[in-house]
Amino acid sequence: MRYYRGIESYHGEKKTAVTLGKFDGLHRGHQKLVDKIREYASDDCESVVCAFDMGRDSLMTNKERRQHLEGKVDCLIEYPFTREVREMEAEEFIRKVLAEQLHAAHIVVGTDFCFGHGKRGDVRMLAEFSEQYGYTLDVIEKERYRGTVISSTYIKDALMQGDVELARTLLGYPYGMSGTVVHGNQLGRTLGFPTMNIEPEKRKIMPRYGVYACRVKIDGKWYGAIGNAGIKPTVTDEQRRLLEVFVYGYEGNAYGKEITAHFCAFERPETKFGSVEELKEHVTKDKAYGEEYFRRWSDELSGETKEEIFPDGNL
Ligand SMILES: Cc1cc2nc3c(=O)[nH]c(=O)nc-3n(C[C@H](O)[C@H](O)[C@H](O)COP(=O)(O)O)c2cc1C
Ligand SMILES: Nc1ncnc2c1ncn2[C@@H]1O[C@H](COP(=O)(O)OP(=O)(O)OP(=O)(O)O)[C@@H](O)[C@H]1O
Repeated sequence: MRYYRGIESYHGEKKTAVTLGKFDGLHRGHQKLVDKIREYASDDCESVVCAFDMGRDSLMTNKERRQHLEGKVDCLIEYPFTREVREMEAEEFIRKVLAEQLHAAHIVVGTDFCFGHGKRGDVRMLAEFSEQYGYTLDVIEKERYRGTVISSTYIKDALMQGDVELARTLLGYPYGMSGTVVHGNQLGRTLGFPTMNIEPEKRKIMPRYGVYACRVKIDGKWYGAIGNAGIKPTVTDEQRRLLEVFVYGYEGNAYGKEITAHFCAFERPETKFGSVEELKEHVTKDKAYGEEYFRRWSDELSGETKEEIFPDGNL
């Protein structure tokens, strides 16, 4: 996959099948659009995802979006949503960006896609200009879950409630974060629960602050873990957001390693305890909750699903 930052840097010769939007999370609705442009891809037509970067807090870092699309589409263009883009007239966007810059032969969007100054551009306008500029238009019906339209906003709301299971269903993959293991205050070890700490990117959304059963990938291997997402108010006044995980069955030193954590289930909200002793008591219960969670999960799964979720047969 080729990657471009800014539409001006895209210099393709071929025709394209393009889909446009914010694509935050690349949820199950977005995936329908991506599947459609892939159907159009051929030797003389490349599939292009054009993702507006709104500069806001998001479900997905730009790096994660690249990783998700790698091997699936020919090009990803990250399009910073500057004042110039916001104020461009919709007709000009169709001519300059879609026709002249991208040589769009196929345009794929959802029913509510809108663009251009004052959001005047919509699917009706795209349809009106299709003959003039020689592209086909696919308007994809909104994917729903139990009657509700799937959207990035819906997923953010689920995460704010700690409902990582719903987020997983809407996304079609588990919500998680990656990062390099950094040092905390080195207190965990003395408290009897050494943790790996990762700091999310500034704009990356953390789920509701609290304790979660997690799966963690270290050196290519998956482990079960119990983790706290938040600011650990019991021991510090800093507002530094961290995900701290206690990983079952991991003995090595992970400092400096790049790890990935997936949130599996919410146990309880993060709490400011009156003492470190009280915190310790709760973490002991949390550890037991996590162990039980993975034991149950592992027992319930079988065959291929188990292989997929626990590739190394490891909790
Ligand atoms: C399972 C688990 C649950 C936690 N729950 C809380 C909590 O509710 N409140 C809190 O202030 N810190 C919580 N923490 C964070 C601990 O305060 C932190 O891990 C400990 O102080 C060690 O921090 P350090 O790595 O900076 O030394 C939790 C940590 C874990 C692993
Ligand atoms: N549930 C869905 N099913 C099919 N297409 C969708 C769905 N949600 C969004 N789309 C389409 O995907 C493209 C990108 O959508 P975009 O990310 O801008 O919206 P969104 O997911 O609804 O997010 P937000 O909640 O921030 O508005 C647009 O063309 C949009 O119409």
